[in-house]
Amino acid sequence: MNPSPTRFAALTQTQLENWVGQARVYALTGRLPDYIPLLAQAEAQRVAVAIRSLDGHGYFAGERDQPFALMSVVKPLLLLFLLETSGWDAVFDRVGIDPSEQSFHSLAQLNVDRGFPRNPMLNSGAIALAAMLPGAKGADRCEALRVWLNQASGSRFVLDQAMLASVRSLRNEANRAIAEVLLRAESIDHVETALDTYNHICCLSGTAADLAQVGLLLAQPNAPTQPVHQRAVNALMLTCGLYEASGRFAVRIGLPTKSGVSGALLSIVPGQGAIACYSPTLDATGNSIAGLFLLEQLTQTLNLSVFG
Ligand SMILES: NC(=O)CC[C@H](N)C(=O)O
Repeated sequence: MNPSPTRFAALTQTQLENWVGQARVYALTGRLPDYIPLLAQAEAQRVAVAIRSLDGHGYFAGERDQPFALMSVVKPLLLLFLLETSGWDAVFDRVGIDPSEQSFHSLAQLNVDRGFPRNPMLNSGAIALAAMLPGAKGADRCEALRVWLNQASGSRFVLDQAMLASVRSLRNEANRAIAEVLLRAESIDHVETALDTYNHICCLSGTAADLAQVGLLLAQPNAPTQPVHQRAVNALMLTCGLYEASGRFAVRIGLPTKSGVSGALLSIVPGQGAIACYSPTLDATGNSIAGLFLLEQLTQTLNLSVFG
């Protein structure tokens, strides 16, 4: 059976390359994060975009072989894995489903919520969920997630050891304070292991093609993942994936989207495919400037919004 063409079929290579060219200019208006030394050294004008469509096509432009760490883009993937392996109740006993107006590493939000993370797209939620991964140590737990992601999707994520060393080289007081509140609320049972696991999974790394590929787990009706889990992850990406800017981009882009502080961005186009962008400079919220620009061009031109 030949799957019917998707909305991406209208895309031309010239169009995609033109947008990447414009995106490189926008990238200069953003800032590199300064709290992870290797991310601070990234080349500001690197831009990559990869699209995988459900009819089996791939569309690529920019530095397609450039690997990058997923950072917070791992959060929806962690959530999907745990929903599939531990089940709905175990996951949502540990983390909420409501959006937050606070930044991704907000301790104030966690304190207001008495140690119950508001959603899985915040650091607090992901640190609490990372503690559910099977295995004794951060490295084993990360490996369990990595192997599952690669087997389920055919992507080829690896652990970026240099990035992990860089993450560890500066103490992240915000994440540590979050983990201590989680410990007191009995959401995690060990601060060091939970942080170490979280740091490991943030350093899973791949190309834009790998990221788009894994996105198909959330886009296709007969993926190896359960539709009810896909729906939950997509809804949380739409409402919480771009942190406090999520509402605005739900209107402007209209796709479940998750960003990471490395400049990674993943958007799901349910029933059509997945889009991955990479460009390391960020806006004030911590979202990739050029990545969001590319997504806006794609969604508006190809009419990709889930809201029609
Ligand atoms: N927004 C992000 O990508 C956050 C991930 C990063 N490792 C941190 O904890 O700060």
